[in-house]
Amino acid sequence: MKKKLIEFKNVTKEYKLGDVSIKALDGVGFSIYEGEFVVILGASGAGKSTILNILGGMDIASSGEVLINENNITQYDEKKLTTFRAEEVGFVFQFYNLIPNLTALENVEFASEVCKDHLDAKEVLGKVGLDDRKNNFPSQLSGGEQQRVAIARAVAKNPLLLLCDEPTGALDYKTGKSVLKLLQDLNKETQKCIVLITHNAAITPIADQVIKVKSGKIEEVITNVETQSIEGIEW
Ligand SMILES: Nc1ncnc2c1ncn2[C@@H]1O[C@H](COP(=O)(O)OP(=O)(O)OP(=O)(O)O)[C@@H](O)[C@H]1O
Repeated sequence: MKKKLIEFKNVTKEYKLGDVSIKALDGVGFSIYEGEFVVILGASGAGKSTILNILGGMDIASSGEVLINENNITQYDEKKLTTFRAEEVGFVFQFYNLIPNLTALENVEFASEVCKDHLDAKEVLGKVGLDDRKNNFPSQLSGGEQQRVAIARAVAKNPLLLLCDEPTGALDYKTGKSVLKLLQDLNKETQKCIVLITHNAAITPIADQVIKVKSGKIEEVITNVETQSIEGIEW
């Protein structure tokens, strides 16, 4: 039996804009297990980023419970939440958010060395295929390479989970596919839980679980008994 790592219980998120309130999430519930590769799928505005931001402690649910290893993070104060974000979560965004005046290696070191169980930055850069580019600045790297640095930066923290918000959104087809392959390989090799947001329904066979979101609600959760390698999928 796989251990439950994450549980959303009846989570709502409401944004108040003057007199108007927007329900970004409306009674969302799902569970994620250790080692899983999870895809969150949905149209624009469905609530995908809101789920990921709450999961990563970047935003707080309006009601409901968010359990990570049985700890309810909705009860955390700002200090505990900051530690949770820093130590337990690796984020990968569509735009890589690297620090321009630091080299690839320095970007990875800067983010990870404050974490207590961090991995060796050089080794992780090697793992993402950038051994020979570690002394380059972000502007000297292609989009795909910059995203590899961002992935290395997240992985080197040795976090509990890796959260990826449209990580291939700014990349061409081939480069995007190689970034997905890297994430899939890292998941298989390290058994680190990955939660990835996408618009692209074609890639769902790579996931252990697919959480479909529609208008702030869970539309469907699909469990794939067998997953496919991204290399065999075309779109
Ligand atoms: N800070 C905010 N203030 C007000 N409304 C917000 C805020 N953040 C998100 N929303 C609203 O909440 C809903 C869900 O947004 P969210 O960003 O989670 O969607 P998404 O599925 O990630 O969309 P996309 O694929 O376009 O990024 C949308 O209607 C959005 O306009």
